[in-house]
Amino acid sequence: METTTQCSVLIVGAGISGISAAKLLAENGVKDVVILEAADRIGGRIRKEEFGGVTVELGAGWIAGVGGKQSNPVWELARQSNLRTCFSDYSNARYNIYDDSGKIFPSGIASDSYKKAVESAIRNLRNEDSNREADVSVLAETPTVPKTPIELAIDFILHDFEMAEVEPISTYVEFGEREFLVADERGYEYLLYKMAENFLFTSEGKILDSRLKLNKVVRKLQHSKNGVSVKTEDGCIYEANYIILSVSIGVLQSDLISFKPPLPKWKTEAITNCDIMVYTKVFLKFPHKFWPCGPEKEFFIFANERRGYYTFWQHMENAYPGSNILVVTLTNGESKRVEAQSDQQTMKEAMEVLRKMFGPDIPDAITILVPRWWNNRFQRGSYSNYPIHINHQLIDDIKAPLGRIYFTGEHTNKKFNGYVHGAYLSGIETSEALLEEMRTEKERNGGNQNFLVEPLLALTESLTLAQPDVVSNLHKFNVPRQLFLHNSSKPRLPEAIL
Ligand SMILES: Cc1cc2nc3c(=O)[nH]c(=O)nc-3n(C[C@H](O)[C@H](O)[C@H](O)COP(=O)(O)OP(=O)(O)OC[C@H]3O[C@@H](n4cnc5c(N)ncnc54)[C@H](O)[C@@H]3O)c2cc1C
Repeated sequence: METTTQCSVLIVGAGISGISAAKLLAENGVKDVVILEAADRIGGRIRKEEFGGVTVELGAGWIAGVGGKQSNPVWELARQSNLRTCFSDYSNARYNIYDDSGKIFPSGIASDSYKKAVESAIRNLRNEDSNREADVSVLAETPTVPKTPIELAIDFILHDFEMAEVEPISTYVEFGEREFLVADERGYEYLLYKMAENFLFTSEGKILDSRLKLNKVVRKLQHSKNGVSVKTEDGCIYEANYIILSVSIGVLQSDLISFKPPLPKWKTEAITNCDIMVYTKVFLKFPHKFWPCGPEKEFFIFANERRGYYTFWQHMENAYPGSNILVVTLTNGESKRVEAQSDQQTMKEAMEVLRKMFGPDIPDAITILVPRWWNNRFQRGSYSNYPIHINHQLIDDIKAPLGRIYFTGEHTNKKFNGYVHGAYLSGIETSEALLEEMRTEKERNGGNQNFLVEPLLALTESLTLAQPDVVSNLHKFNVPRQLFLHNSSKPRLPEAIL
């Protein structure tokens, strides 16, 4: 049977952006917020699991950007919660590159290949720059194409793994170059529970507040100038004045949520043009360790003629001594391939690679854990991956509100997309923009915050919207969009509005 719930603001998704958005609204007097989360837990792409006797992070693992002139807000949250973290030193990974016969490449060869790859990537960027500026005279040298196993491995590390930057990345420029791995049995997600505690009723670490609704998969979203209404997979209807959509760019690209009226072309084009990175950490537990530990040995690389084939490895002895766990990172095509096959097959492939590096006598893994971010219909990938030379209009369009629909999440953060802090800050920014709009609406209505002035249209299959002022007819440079985009990126707390 259908039930209808009304509230002031609906938030779809209880990842870090949804939770930070809800917290800011609550702090500003908007208490009747309902959060609809498709999964049976909060956290989204921040997700821990027990594996081999310790807590591992299937999604975000690092707090990236620490130690700079400005403090990373997620690092601050971690400090306040005494989250256990451990410094990751990638700088020597390039000296732990194994070939097919288990030999480590001499440091000279490794650093030469590394230098060559960086120079080639820089040339590539320059060429792209001059192509854009139509300055053909600058197209001097063509970038070299990686061919040998070591070149392919280094190319993979440079481009698919976040350990080396060819171009300055805002995260590292603003917050610092250090990265800390979260190694806490409460998980990275503990930060979200701490945040939720501020505005939702919790007891013994569990959120018991009826404003958080788990297992609610939003499938239909109807919007008009008067309000929004959504229908979940289990047939419930939620109506609100505004909605914040924090689902990933992968979900927006999929057909999980249908919009009535449909999203306008400028919005769907922007959503379609955003690339998604699939990034998979495969965990393997062993009866004992057989890999080198000690300083500068945490990360090691396998050089193979197949790019990205079980290339980047990390042992977990620094995070959890005695855990005997290895993690191998796969991306994009390799991630999708591995997601589609059995875990036994993946273990077999990983063991073959490990035996090439460490010899035939190493023990078999006891167990394996393969997260499937690509096939998860509530994610459809790991994070947005905008090109370095991003067309800023693209991200502005993805983020721009559409009437009463506000978009948030890591993919809407111009500076810090892809990161936990990007998602966290985007939730704050989105709620600031919405609070501003709610204040303006209240002024327009002579001090009344009209709540659902007209009953919203029921979400039934037969329904068609024939209103002349449906939201998709709005020009994209509408008022809320301007408000949103001109907002300062610095979090600030507007005065209470309700
Ligand atoms: C494997 C991996 C490794 C990563 N590593 C790092 C790292 O080391 N450091 C770092 O800073 N970042 C990392 N990231 C990125 C980081 O995890 C994300 O940027 C961030 O967590 C995104 O938060 P979000 O709130 O934008 O989205 P999400 O966390 O995806 O939240 C969106 C929520 O919406 C829900 N949802 C989706 N569809 C619906 C629907 N129809 N109805 C209701 N609910 C719905 C989802 O279940 C989800 O809970 C990693 C991500 C992955 C996957």
